Amino acid sequence: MNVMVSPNMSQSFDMFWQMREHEQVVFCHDETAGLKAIIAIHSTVLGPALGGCRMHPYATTEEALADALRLSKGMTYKCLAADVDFGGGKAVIIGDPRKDKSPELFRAFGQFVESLSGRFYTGTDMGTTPDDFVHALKETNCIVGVPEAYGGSGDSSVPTAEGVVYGIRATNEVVFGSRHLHGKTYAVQGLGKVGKKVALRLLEEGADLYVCDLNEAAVKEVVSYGRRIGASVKPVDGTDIYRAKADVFIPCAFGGIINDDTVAALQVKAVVGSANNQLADKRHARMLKEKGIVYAPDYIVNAGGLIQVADELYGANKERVLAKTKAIYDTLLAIYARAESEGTTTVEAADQFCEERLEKRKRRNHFFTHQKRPKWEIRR
Ligand SMILES: NC(=O)C1=CN([C@@H]2O[C@H](COP(=O)(O)OP(=O)(O)OC[C@H]3O[C@@H](n4cnc5c(N)ncnc54)[C@H](O)[C@@H]3O)[C@@H](O)[C@H]2O)C=CC1
Ligand SMILES: O=C(O)CCC(=O)C(=O)O
Repeated sequence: MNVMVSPNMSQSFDMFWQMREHEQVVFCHDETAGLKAIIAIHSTVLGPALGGCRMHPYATTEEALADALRLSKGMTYKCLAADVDFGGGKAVIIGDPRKDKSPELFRAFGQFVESLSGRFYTGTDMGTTPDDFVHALKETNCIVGVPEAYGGSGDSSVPTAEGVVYGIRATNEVVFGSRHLHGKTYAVQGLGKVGKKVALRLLEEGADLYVCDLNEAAVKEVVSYGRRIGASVKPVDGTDIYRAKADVFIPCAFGGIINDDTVAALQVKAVVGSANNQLADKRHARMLKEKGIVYAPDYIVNAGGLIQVADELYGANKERVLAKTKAIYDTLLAIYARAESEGTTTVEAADQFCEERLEKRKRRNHFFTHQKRPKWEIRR
């Protein structure tokens, strides 16, 4: 996940080259609050940028920047695929979510979000929770997914997990000839906000699991739930999850986990999960295809949270969110069919589908500024 060196400036760091595909990158620093964050806005062609905020102890600023750039670009594609009128943005806070959180930190972050005057809306991602953003909400209205008691639409990982389950159903239909979840073994990496919900749901449907997480309490909870309902849940350590003898691998932790080593190790027939940016490189989609493993493009499958928080800005409606999340099933089937008929990878098929949509939209709009009132009701 290194920031690349500009070909024209081989020794120096050229920020404009790093962000050549992006509209705007904001570095946020508040020494008193201990905040170091980066907000990346990839595109506002569709509308104001929308994307969660990740908190992670990045080893270097370059690593944090690379993550913000990649995640925000992914959000543009996710918005296109889910057909919501928002653009791609994402924020990263450099820090350890177990040690470095404070109300002041999130308030300072909220001030920076406010300074963008409606060009960027944000909420949770890996390492952050809806409660964290209650503090940020004191500084800006451009926050989504806070608990309903605070006027938000609540935990967006609920529809994200729901969408992943629809993605698994569509994939099972293509790979195993039936959309059912039961009678199969799934290997779930990451039992956080999304992964745990997916794991528990699969158990309820009659599946068996391999699971792994650095958080032992989360592993214990899923194991004991499995025991209670008579399902098999086998905890495995770190990289053993890639070798698990399962039918489907479900990555729900960090990105870059589909790489040269793991493609060689995987024994599953399909990969379907919530983690953003699962492929270390696009060529890994081709490697999976050549190995006969069906890959569900991450941004198609994990759009449930985005659908909820986009909906919140129109005035949240749970039924509408559920209906739009359910559509992930059909969208994914359409992507599989397109890849099959065009002989491409599923990632190429998904990207082409989104890029065609973007070209059409660009004819009407180039980028969003707050001067132009959007056609929906933003909470102000
Ligand atoms: N929360 C949401 O609604 C959405 C989340 N995503 C993506 O899904 C993934 C998971 O997100 P959340 O569940 O919200 O994050 P989370 O922070 O709640 O959970 C992540 C889990 O992964 C575990 N983990 C970290 N490193 C690990 C490792 N090396 N091996 C095994 N487990 C490890 C953590 O201990 C934690 O339990 C992230 O990539 C996120 O960007 C994508 C769309 C929406
Ligand atoms: O799930 C959310 O709260 C926002 C959407 C997002 O950041 C994502 O899909 O990665």
